[in-house]
Amino acid sequence: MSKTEITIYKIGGGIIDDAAELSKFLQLLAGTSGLKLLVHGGGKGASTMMRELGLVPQLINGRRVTDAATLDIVVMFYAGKTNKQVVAALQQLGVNALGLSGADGNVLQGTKRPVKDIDYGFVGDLTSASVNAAFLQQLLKAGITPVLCPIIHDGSGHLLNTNADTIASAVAVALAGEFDVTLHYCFEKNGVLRDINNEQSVIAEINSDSYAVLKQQGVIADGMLPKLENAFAALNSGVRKVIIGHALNIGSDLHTVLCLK
Ligand SMILES: Nc1ncnc2c1ncn2[C@@H]1O[C@H](COP(=O)(O)OP(=O)(O)O)[C@@H](O)[C@H]1O
Ligand SMILES: CC(=O)N[C@@H](CCC(=O)OP(=O)(O)O)C(=O)O
Repeated sequence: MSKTEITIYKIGGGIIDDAAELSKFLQLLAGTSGLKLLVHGGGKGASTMMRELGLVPQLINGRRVTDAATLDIVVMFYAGKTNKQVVAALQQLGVNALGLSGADGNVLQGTKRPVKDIDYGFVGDLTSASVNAAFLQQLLKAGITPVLCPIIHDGSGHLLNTNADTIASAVAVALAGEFDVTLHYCFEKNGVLRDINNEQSVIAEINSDSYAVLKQQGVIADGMLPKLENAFAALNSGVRKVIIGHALNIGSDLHTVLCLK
């Protein structure tokens, strides 16, 4: 028997931060058929809020150094304001969404990143084994669309900040046993671009060999590096398809598709 299809969408700060774009994306999402799950970030907005509160955001390799004051802010911003606004907008659109941090329903339990060269503070690492797939399946089967924010817990009463791309990849892998999973990274560009200043230069397909070449050429940089690492990790662990494209192009063919070979 073939597996039921599910699409896991991930939206980042570039879209979350723009009320008009976010509203258009959520309308498109509400119009898609089949099972879906949404993971959101919001890193850009969290940095803005930190600056407003007199704190200096620090990101290393795309990961936020999260001290105690920063953790308070990101919990309020991701698990509070952002998550609840997205859920309210989906409810208005007729989607029965349920907003969750990793602590809710023990959906995502990870471990604090060990201090090596860099001390990231209250940042959590997780794998697909950290995901409570059985609970997510129950929600999905009950017709609920889970909306996950990038805050997880460690099982000992502590909250941890985790990159939203990593959460999307881990959730996609965890659900791949039960479902036929497509992982769709949505952001503010048309896909992985050959020329970052040219939205028409979308690379239609990237495999692990061409990825290595593009990386070496410097075509892929910054936040796109961890995104592609997470994407290939998902493909290597049973996720059927990974798409990277503009949040307002879901359902169209303008995007980058990743494949193993
Ligand atoms: N070749 C590329 N094509 C598209 N974006 C790229 C590329 N190389 C680097 N980037 C950068 O990666 C960013 C996306 O990563 P990130 O900021 O982490 O997104 P998000 O917040 O949506 O997860 C883009 O905004 C862009 O600046
Ligand atoms: C540890 C860590 O880096 N967490 C991220 C979580 C938000 C995120 O990933 O947001 P985008 O998807 O919008 O980038 C952060 O605080 O920036």
